[in-house]
Amino acid sequence: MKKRAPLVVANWKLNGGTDLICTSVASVLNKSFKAEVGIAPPYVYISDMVNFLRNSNILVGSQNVSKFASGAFTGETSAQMLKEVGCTFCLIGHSERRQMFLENDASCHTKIERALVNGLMPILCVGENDQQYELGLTQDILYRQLHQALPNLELQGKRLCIAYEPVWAIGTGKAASAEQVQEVHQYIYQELCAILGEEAAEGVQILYGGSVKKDNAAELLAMPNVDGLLVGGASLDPEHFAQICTIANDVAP
Ligand SMILES: O=C[C@H](O)COP(=O)(O)O
Repeated sequence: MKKRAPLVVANWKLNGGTDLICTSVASVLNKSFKAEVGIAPPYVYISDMVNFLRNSNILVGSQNVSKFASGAFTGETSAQMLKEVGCTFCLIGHSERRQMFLENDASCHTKIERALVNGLMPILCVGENDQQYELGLTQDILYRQLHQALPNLELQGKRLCIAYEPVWAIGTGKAASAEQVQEVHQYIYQELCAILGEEAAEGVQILYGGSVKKDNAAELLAMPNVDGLLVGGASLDPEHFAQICTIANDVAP
């Protein structure tokens, strides 16, 4: 049994459409989960999703947020806009954005500040790539990502999550083992204490992402420092996602 309800977040990435909104919602909507469930569809579907979910506890979020507040930034979407259309959280610094869209730790820091100021819960994604993993650099990479993205934040009364997503586990079917994840999450917690102080660090939920399926969700969630899951591919199958949410629900206090 966990001390607090786990958070399970679906990241649809560049997938899904109007049909998936209806079906994904149908599979989780009528269940009263004690676990928290969130869905991050592509931007264009956020309003529809919020509308579908208006009588439920399911959270809707975005997969990214602009580091700018407003102005001549074609293609960008601000934290204030996301809040206005009903988002409650946003992913920041997902490895796909770091790799393909050149996001860095400094931009993550700015985005986290924007999210917090506008009442969104940031979910900062961190994790090492295959080569870094092979070289035993996991802690060095996480140290840099956390220490550059998280200092000097105003967290009083706000929520912050970290998602540990080893790049080598994303979309590969090769999830990190529960023991590996626990060890890394313990390290992340230690660094959060150093950066934010112990009291604030206690309030930060640490999620795991990377080839999460219904078959490994229970063992991951059984780890003391695993506070939730960030689910990519498996969240596109509504029944599969609902089963993961049910597993999370079973360990909720
Ligand atoms: O945000 C989700 C992660 O990138 C995990 O994706 P995956 O579950 O398809 O491995």
